[in-house]
Order: sequence, then structure tokens, then C-alpha cells
Amino acid sequence: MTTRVAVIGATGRLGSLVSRLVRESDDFELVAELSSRSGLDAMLGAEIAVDVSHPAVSGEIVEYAVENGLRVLVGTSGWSQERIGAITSRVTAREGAVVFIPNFSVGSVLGTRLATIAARYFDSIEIVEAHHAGKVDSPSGTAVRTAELMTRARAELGPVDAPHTDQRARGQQVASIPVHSLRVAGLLASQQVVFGGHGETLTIRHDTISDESYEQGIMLALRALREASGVTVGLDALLGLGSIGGEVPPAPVDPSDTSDLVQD
Ligand SMILES: NC(=O)C1=CN([C@@H]2O[C@H](COP(=O)(O)OP(=O)(O)OC[C@H]3O[C@@H](n4cnc5c(N)ncnc54)[C@H](OP(=O)(O)O)[C@@H]3O)[C@@H](O)[C@H]2O)C=CC1
Ligand SMILES: O=C(O)C1=N[C@H](C(=O)O)C[C@H](O)C1
Repeated sequence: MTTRVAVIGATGRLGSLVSRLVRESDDFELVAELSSRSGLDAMLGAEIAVDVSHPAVSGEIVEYAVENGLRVLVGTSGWSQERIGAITSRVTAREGAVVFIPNFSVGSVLGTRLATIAARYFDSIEIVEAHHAGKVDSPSGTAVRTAELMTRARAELGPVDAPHTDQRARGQQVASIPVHSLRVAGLLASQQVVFGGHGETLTIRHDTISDESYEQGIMLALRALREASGVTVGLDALLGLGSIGGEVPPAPVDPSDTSDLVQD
């Protein structure tokens, strides 16, 4: 039994990859490929809509698919926690299922998870993300997600220390964390999260070398969507990583407190 899939943004870079993976799979069937010239009704007849289009139209596409009873996989960027929160009650009311994946690459998701661990130990944190010159939005969806998750992980510690953010070259603050976006010809995608401490820095860096990095995550998300209900965000849960907040690491140790040290 195959599941019928419509790809919205199928003429694009990510969309053509999704279409190929669906076509090559045994358990999914590609029934529609939409571009900017298609009417949204072209997706009707599919059971799953994959939105990999443009941040400016993704909201309308997801709402249309949910209202028409399709399960939805969203790879398009621009879905902040706030925007996802705003659509969640609608998805639940329709007994629908939407899976938002800011980044399909396993390495990127792990990089973000490692950053949420480090975020509790440093007050000085900035993100530098770099993408190809054709990317229309900034900051990247991955950077927004990383900043939001780090802020959630260090909720009781409050905002990061980011000086001089009134100066434009200091980046855009996302959940108090400055994000710097480069758009450079020849690049694909890269992100560095830089942590500053006392006499040390830590950098967590991920580089996307080719679009092949998205393949495993796309198939994982498509298969999970068949059983999903409500709203799911990120590959994290699908990779068994658990949620941030429910699974925060222990609070940082006060170096002057020796009471827990084992005495000889
Ligand atoms: N989650 C992840 O891991 C990844 C996410 N992305 C994100 O996916 C999105 C697409 O990226 P990319 O493939 O590089 O972009 P492209 O510009 O290559 O493709 C965009 C696609 O969207 C279509 N489109 C534009 N407007 C509409 C519309 N109104 N209705 C339907 N389709 C429309 C375009 O159609 P047409 O050809 O007619 O213009 C095209 O097929 C971006 O938001 C990007 O950030 C990208 C890579 C990985
Ligand atoms: O446009 C891209 O290329 C990418 N977009 C996503 C984002 O905005 O984070 C994911 C990945 O970085 C590639």
C-alpha cells in the first residue's frame, strides 16, 4: 500500500530532491508536482503535501493543505516558534498532522542539540550562518531554530550577554542571540555557534557539503508523518533525541562549591 504525495515547490532545488526520493521509494507515490504557476487545488487527491517552496507562501500552502485534510511535511524556512504556535490549534481542531523540519540534515540537528547543551555554560553566544547567494531569507530557519532552542535550554539563566546590539553590524537578535548571515556565491550551507567564556571560546560548526545530506531526514520525516498527529517540530524527536526542556542537562556546577567532592 503506497501513500500518495504532492510536492509543492517541485521545480526547486529541495523540491526536485524530494520528488526524486518519493519516486524512487516503494512506499510512497508521487501524484502531483506544484510550482509557483500551479493552483493549490492541484495537491488534492494526495494524502501528504510536502511544502518546500518559499517562506512568503508557505503559510497559505500549509493552511490550505490542513483545511483539505492532507498531512503536511514542511521543509520551507521562516517558521519561527511563534508562527508554529499560531497554527497549532487549527491543526489540532482539524485532527491534522504537520511536521516542521527546519533542517533535514542529521549533522545539523546534532550540531544544534550540542549547542543547546553548551548554552547553559556560556553567557556570550552568537551564531554565524552562511548560505548560497540565491537564498531569499535571512536569518536561516536553522539559525532561528538553534537560537530558540538554546534560549529554551537556558531559560532560567535569562538572555545572553550581547553588547552593542544597537549597531547594525552586530547582527539580528533572535531570542536575544545575535545572528549574522552571510550570502556567498559558491557556498551551500554552514552554521557556527560561537560561545565565549572566561579565557576560552567554543565553536560548534556544521557544514552542508551536498544536498545528499537531506535525504535520510526527508525519508525519516515522510515515514513518521504517516503515524503523526498534531504538530511536530524538528528531526530531534524522530532521531530519539528527546525534547529540550524535558531533558535539560544538570545545572552548571559552581566551581567554588566543593561540598560534592569525594574526600580521600
Ligand atoms: N529543511 C531543510 O533541510 C531545507 C530547507 N530549505 C528551504 O526550502 C525552501 C526552498 O528552498 P530551495 O529549494 O533552495 O528554493 P528554490 O528557489 O530552488 O525553489 C523554490 C520552489 O518553490 C516554488 N514556489 C515559489 N513560489 C511558490 C508558490 N507561490 N506556490 C507554489 N510554489 C512556489 C518555486 O516554483 P517556480 O519554479 O515556479 O519558481 C520552486 O519550485 C527555502 O525556504 C529553503 O530555506 C532548503 C534546503 C534544506
Ligand atoms: O535555503 C537553504 O539552502 C537552506 N535553508 C534552510 C534554512 O533556512 O535553515 C536549511 C538549510 O540551511 C539550507
